Amino acid sequence: MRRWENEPILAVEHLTMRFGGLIAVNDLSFQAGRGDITAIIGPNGAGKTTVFNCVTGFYRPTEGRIALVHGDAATLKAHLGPVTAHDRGFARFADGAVFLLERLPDHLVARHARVARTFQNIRLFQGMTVLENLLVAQHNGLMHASNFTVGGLIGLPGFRKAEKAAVARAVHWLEKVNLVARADDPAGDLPYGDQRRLEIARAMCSDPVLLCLDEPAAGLNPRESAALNALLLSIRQETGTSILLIEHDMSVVMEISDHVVVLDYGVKIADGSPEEIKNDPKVIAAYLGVEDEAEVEKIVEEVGLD
Ligand SMILES: Nc1ncnc2c1ncn2[C@@H]1O[C@H](COP(=O)(O)OP(=O)(O)OP(=O)(O)O)[C@@H](O)[C@H]1O
Repeated sequence: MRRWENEPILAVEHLTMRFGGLIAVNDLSFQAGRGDITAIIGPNGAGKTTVFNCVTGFYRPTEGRIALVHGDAATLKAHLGPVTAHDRGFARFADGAVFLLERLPDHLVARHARVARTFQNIRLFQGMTVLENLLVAQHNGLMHASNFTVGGLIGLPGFRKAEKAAVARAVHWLEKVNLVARADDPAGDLPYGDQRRLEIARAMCSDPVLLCLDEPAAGLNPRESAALNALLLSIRQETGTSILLIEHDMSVVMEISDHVVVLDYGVKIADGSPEEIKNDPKVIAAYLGVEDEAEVEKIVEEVGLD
């Protein structure tokens, strides 16, 4: 089933991002399905990170719309009309909500639209313990529980309850990423692969509806890559969180993605299931930097793709 067509959670429409004279993303449209693992792939400089930065509110796109739906909203399209009438960038309905991410700053994309992300370069608090990193990620909920006062310090019951829940959530995710034994160690002391998994655990502590992962397998060895695949599949299965990832490691992309979007020079050149993408001559040509179709056919034969 092509959930990205039938049950989209994210719709990117005519997204364009210019940096001065450079067009990093050019009129890009694609959808991500609810509960799907969607991979954005493409050669270096294709515009993948720029798309991520637009989806997560770090960049305001030059043009285009990025709509995210929550809850039981039947379809994005049914609700997009009313949303565009509001300048604030989101509208809540009885059966869900729609957020126009291109209008929201990054902290609101994270807090209200519940889009979490990790970065190409790990951004943990290296001096804090592993557990503290997961508690800091839940800071907003705890501040609410303290009524934004010293309520937390003097131990208001509501705060104590929220604090307990935050620790329980942190421990749950530490178990999932197999790092309970390292809970009290500084995050910076962990091996690289463990830091990558801790970043994912931290993102999951904010209970996202969309988890955006920027090259989660970068720098991992094959065993760690396989563990990452298992972790992402179990996140999807247990929480239903939709995942959008940028990845160069094809063993990750082809094994776990439901849907692959391919960019080249800021333009979408393919969009489909991993099987469709793997055998698409345009994709192979883009990766190999080959323009001539006959040559592509020859390479496909040599590599033995079906
Ligand atoms: N903040 C910026 N200012 C100017 N140019 C930028 C900026 N961010 C990205 N670019 C340019 O936009 C183009 C797309 O870059 P982007 O990082 O999105 O590609 P990418 O597909 O993520 O590449 P990689 O796989 O190497 O990470 C590149 O030419 C890059 O130099």
